[in-house]
Amino acid sequence: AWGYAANNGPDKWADSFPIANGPRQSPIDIVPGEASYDAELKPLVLKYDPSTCLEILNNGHSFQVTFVDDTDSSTLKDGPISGTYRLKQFHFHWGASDDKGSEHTVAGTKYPAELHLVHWNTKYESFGKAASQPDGLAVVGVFLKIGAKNASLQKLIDAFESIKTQGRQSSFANFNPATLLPGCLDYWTYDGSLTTPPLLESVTWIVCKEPISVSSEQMGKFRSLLFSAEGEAESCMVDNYRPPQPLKGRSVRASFK
Ligand SMILES: NS(=O)(=O)c1ccc(B(O)O)cc1
Ligand SMILES: [Zn+2]
Repeated sequence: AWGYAANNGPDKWADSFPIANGPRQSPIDIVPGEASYDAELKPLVLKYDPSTCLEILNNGHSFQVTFVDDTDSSTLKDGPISGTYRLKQFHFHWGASDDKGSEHTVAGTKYPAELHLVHWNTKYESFGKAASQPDGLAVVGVFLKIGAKNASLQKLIDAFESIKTQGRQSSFANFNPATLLPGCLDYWTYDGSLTTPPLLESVTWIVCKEPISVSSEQMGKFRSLLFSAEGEAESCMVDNYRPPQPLKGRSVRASFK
């Protein structure tokens, strides 16, 4: 199965998922000077209902917080998209050290981690159906930068001992993902893909310019999670990021000057 090790990592994914070499793969290196300001881009409208928060789980690739998505209670609207997209889950990617970990990079700069808030277009009947459509998904990416301890992230970290190994999940209620958003919602946007297999080219990427803070100690707790299952040789969950992919002629638009 795919992973992030030398034998099953990003350089090997094309063997089973040939779309890995497709025309709209993610992540990318965002070069601010080459992004074009688009005055028609609207501000993001994110409306999250903490009561739709369901559970936190270790899926063997990252940790993920999943939401009840059978109504429009947690949604993304406007920004570069049309219609209503429902929040399905959020998760993170991070490095073995503070000098790497994000998937998107900014003029070559890597951040220590990146948050992905995954939404699906309600013009389709489910996440699964939407994930195979070119306008099916919208993922909001937020960079994490080393600085002050983040109280909102700490709530996630406090649940880690119950999801240390692959396959473990625990109930997780009343978490408001809006507390993970930066104060300024300026963003870059481009057409891309899932950054893990199946690498489907169905994502409108919305990457926030402003990072949120995380302390180095908190990053250390991220690195205490395991890729491995209970009873297996322990393998620290680190470096679960795909490197930037070729732009292949795509344009990156900016919502800000
Ligand atoms: N890393 S990502 O946000 O592009 C992403 C989101 C969802 C899935 B998935 O549901 O398989 C895979 C990758
Ligand atoms: Zn992701």
